[in-house]
Amino acid sequence: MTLAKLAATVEARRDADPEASWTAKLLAQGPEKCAEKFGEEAVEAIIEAVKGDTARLTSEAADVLYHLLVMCAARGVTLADIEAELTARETQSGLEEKRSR
Ligand SMILES: N=c1c2ncn([C@@H]3O[C@H](COP(=O)(O)OP(=O)(O)OP(=O)(O)O)[C@@H](O)[C@H]3O)c2ncn1[C@@H]1O[C@H](COP(=O)(O)O)[C@@H](O)[C@H]1O
Repeated sequence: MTLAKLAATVEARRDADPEASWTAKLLAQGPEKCAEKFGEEAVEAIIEAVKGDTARLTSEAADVLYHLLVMCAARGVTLADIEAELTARETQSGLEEKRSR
């Protein structure tokens, strides 16, 4: 499953039945709820990263990516928007960017 395919699924679920789709259920509860859920999943991934369980970290990282897409979708931010932002940063190293602030 690519991120592009997952983002398309999230978008397609926007008008789905909240009883039949977790994505639809989350989106129906609004951007704040989506953000809260993303935060929970991020913390779970942090815990696994600190513990060093790579299988559980992989699983939690997948949850984080999915919930990031849902949170962004709730505010109308698409994967294409995020990719455009990453592309704009492509020629500048992170250290260079920090020095220029
Ligand atoms: N990638 C995911 C995905 N990752 C996590 N989740 C759901 O996110 C929910 C997280 O809820 P909880 O925090 O209660 O679960 P949890 O973190 O396991 O909770 P604890 O056991 O830790 O307390 C669970 O219901 C997971 O199934 C996901 N739900 C959907 N997707 C993708 O989205 C597609 C569409 O899903 P629906 O919208 O449900 O049709 C699916 O086909 C998948 O590709």
